[in-house]
Amino acid sequence: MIEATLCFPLRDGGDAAADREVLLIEKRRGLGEGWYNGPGGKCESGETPRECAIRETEEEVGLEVSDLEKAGELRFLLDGEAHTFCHVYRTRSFAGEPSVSEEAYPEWIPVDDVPYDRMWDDDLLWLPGVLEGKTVAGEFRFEGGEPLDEAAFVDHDLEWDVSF
Ligand SMILES: Nc1nc2c([nH]c(=O)n2[C@H]2C[C@H](O)[C@@H](COP(=O)(O)OP(=O)(O)OP(=O)(O)O)O2)c(=O)[nH]1
Repeated sequence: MIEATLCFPLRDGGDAAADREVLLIEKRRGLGEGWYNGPGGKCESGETPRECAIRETEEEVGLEVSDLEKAGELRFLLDGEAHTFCHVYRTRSFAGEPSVSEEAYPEWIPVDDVPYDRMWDDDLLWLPGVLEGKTVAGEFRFEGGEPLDEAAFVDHDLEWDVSF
């Protein structure tokens, strides 16, 4: 099973709470290519998920994130078998300016305008809550064989307010 991470940096975009923004990437290659997501990727051996999220965010968008808050654990099953376990973080602490890399076009996007129609099908179920500050554990079942991003999302279970 693949162990992976996602990181969602947040900032105030204006005066109102409604103006909050999240740093998303448009993924330029690999799994989920062409879709929006948070920075993140697969954990390397010997690396904690938190270290992975920090490294991937630096590699993909050049942002040095810190004080990561664990927001979710997502289990993706493909054809009944465990495929990916993804640790989700959010943070308001970062240094630097996002920059384009070979893997990602970064973009600050108002939390109310997240383009769920250009993301993984399951994201609409858990990402709004994560961006509101909730914690979540989810299982998402896909069918149709590899690669995961071409399989069909069939059903899910979600639990909110989980302690990590
Ligand atoms: N938002 C969201 N992210 C997902 C879902 N499923 C899933 O694997 N991911 C994430 C976990 C990882 O952060 C990312 C896939 O890992 P990756 O970016 O390293 O994959 P890749 O094939 O590009 O690998 P690499 O070439 O960079 O090594 O996609 C999903 O349903 N929603």
